[in-house]
Amino acid sequence: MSPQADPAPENTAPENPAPESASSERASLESTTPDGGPATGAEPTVITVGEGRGTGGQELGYDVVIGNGLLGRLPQMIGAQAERVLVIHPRALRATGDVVREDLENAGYKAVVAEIPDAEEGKHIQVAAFCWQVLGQNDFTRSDAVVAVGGGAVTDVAGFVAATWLRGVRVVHMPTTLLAMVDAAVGGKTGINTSEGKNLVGAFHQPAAVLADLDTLLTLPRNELVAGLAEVVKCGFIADEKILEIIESSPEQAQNPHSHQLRELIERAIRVKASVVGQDPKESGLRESLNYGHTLAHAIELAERYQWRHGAAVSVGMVFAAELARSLGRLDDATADRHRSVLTSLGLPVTYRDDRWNQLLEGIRRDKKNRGDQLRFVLLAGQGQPATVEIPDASILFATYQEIAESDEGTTVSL
Ligand SMILES: NC(=O)c1ccc[n+]([C@@H]2O[C@H](COP(=O)([O-])OP(=O)(O)OC[C@H]3O[C@@H](n4cnc5c(N)ncnc54)[C@H](O)[C@@H]3O)[C@@H](O)[C@H]2O)c1
Ligand SMILES: O=C(O)C(=O)C[C@@H](O)[C@H](O)[C@H](O)COP(=O)(O)O
Ligand SMILES: [Zn+2]
Repeated sequence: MSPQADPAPENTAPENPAPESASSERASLESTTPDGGPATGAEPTVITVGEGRGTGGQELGYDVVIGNGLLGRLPQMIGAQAERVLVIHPRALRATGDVVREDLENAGYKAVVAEIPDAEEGKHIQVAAFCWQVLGQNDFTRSDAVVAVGGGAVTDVAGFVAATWLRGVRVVHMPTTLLAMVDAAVGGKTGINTSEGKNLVGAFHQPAAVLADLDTLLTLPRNELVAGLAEVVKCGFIADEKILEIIESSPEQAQNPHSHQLRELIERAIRVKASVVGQDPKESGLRESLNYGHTLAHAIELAERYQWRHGAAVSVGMVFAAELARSLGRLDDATADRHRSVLTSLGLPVTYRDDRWNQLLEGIRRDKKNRGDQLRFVLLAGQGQPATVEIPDASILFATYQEIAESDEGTTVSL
């Protein structure tokens, strides 16, 4: 992957997978009901993350707006101080990116587009460098802004670009996957991968606003929607049991982008995330709970060269964490078993191949929660009771791996 050096006339970083058809994607911008008619649509929901004012008097909070047909609201979220806006999107979302650019142009902004490689390919230092080049060549100043249109990979890298350009410019996230809506776009964690691991370089940089247009979920492949549900389930186990109950009462409706159940799940998960990051934006303690399941998950993603969906890896990671907590005598059997049942009901994986332990342990040792040689995991002491726990001896991790290891490779499949 080597992004194109000359950004004009259209800034495209090469080596993307084939784009989606523009027609199917444009359809995602039109509000529809389950039977295809125009959406009457519930009112948008606004969840504010953080509040109060900083020492310079600046507003600290920002809004996450959730609803249908929201793309047109973008200009008002960017603010009048910006003249130029960089829209960063993957090639697969070119049609949506075009609509966003046109809206911004019509609202009087100079809109520049940077098209980046899809998914984890986009979370690369060369992609960030390509975006910095586009910003530089178009004279972006501190009052200008970046807009991310895409899944979590795009919000992560675009957020990182915004955090680092001139040491920080405004970024507005327009998440187009379930996972990005409920998790990646909210809370200001930005980052890119290195050869050694996932998200090893990054910065905390809160967005100015998040626009979660539920219509974009209509074109999302089912496996991507299900992957996003893993982070929703995470919020269920660490904080909001009602999330688990909604899924248990109808795993099918939880996966239906038209259902009121999915909308409720989205709003509940965002409220969990907003509450945690509002209290601990830079992960000095409480925020580590949002990393539940992620220690093993990131190791799996690296071992799989990012061919597993992040949410699928988080699913296995949560089962591993539940088994670890059970073997340490911290977690009751019912809550541990509930992990497998809820995740399986959604078609998420709960096992991993049995021949990768050394590689996984290497990844686990690079986890950001560790302190020196001390391995630390987020574990539950019960439903809704996460805590970060020091692991006394890595041998317990290997023993726990046996609980999720699957010798028949054919049954250990990602989404
Ligand atoms: N910063 C955070 O707090 C945070 C939280 C969770 C996850 N993440 C990161 O997010 C990433 C995963 O995000 P993701 O699951 O959204 O994956 P992704 O960004 O890789 O997107 C998944 C796929 O869906 C496609 N897509 C996106 N929107 C679409 C739409 N509306 N219709 C059709 N296709 C669409 C994309 O092109 C891509 O191929 C990981 O890198 C993970 O580390 C970050
Ligand atoms: O917001 C957080 O904090 C999280 O940990 C949310 C996670 O779902 C997300 O995958 C995050 O990117 C992981 O962060 P990292 O610090 O482990 O890289
Ligand atoms: Zn995650």
